[in-house]
Amino acid sequence: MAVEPESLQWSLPVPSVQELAIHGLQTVPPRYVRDDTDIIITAPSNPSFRVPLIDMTKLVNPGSQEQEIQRLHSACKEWGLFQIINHGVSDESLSSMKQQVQGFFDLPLQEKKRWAQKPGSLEGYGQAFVTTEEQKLEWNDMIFLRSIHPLQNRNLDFWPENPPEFRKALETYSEEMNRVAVSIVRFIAMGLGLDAQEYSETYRGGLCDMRINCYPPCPEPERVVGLCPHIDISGITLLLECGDMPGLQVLKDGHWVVVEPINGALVANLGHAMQIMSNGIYKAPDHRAMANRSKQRLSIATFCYPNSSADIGPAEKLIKSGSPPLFKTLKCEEYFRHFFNRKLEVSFIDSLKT
Ligand SMILES: O=C(O)CCC(=O)C(=O)O
Ligand SMILES: [Fe+2]
Repeated sequence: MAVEPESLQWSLPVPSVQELAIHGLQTVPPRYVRDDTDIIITAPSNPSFRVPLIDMTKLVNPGSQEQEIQRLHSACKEWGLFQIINHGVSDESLSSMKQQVQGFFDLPLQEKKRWAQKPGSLEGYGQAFVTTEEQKLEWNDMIFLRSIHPLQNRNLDFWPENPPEFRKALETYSEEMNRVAVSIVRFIAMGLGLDAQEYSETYRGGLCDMRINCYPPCPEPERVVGLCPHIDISGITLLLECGDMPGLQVLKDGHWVVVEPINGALVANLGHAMQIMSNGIYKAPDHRAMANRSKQRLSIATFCYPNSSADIGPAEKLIKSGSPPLFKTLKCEEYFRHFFNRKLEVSFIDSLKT
């Protein structure tokens, strides 16, 4: 019998989905078939199911700032997810990152495996959170990298060196993502009536992890999931779509809503750390990714956290103003330990409630 992981920090090795897809399957292997996938999707024609769009230029511009902060505040309260345009990240940096990621997944399997996960580590090329041989699998291959920011804490063993420009593109991109996170947190803090400087500064030297997702074309997309419904544990996640194929869906008022890719935009979603900081005023959304029949989809998710010396807990000002703290306050390190050592079936956020 295979040894099973002791924590969610590492995953059992499973076949590459890209390899399965290359071999021209007509049906998906049983281990990927889901009987329980709720595939009801809401058409975005109803305005209350239109994913909010936030314009960073309007947030910065004094003439439009107040109104755009209100829009951001509502987006965080009602969706926990929005698309952000005019975020200031150069087109060059975005397209270089996309190209390098495409280049990596185009490599032969043996070459990609040079950066494969190792027992005891979630980092690297492979799949996440596979803890038993019976567990159903997702239609997804990925690279997970911890601490792409700050750069001094990274583990280069898992950073692909092929394509040759991959590392350089990732370094630049990670700095840019940290900068965007700092700005968004600043405006989120303003929307919550908190000290904008204080909260955005906690993200400045903040930790960022990254998950690069590859969803190969699937012969029976309605029978699998690309990535199961989940809630991120980040403060804020910034997602870059590498093409125009939709796949991401967010749960809003009981409906799965498709997040249509917008060229040049980033998708921002809140994670548990922000839900906790807002003392439950904001809710981190459930989201998932679905596979499709015709085209491989790649996405790059950057999970941004406050710096490692910051506490993760409800903002004091939000507690003083009358509501009791709904969540415990933990040191960043404890927060991660708690997450990775929990049982997969235990709700992480419930375990942090007071
Ligand atoms: O690929 C996507 O659109 C979703 C990715 C995601 O939610 C994640 O990596 O946490
Ligand atoms: Fe996610």
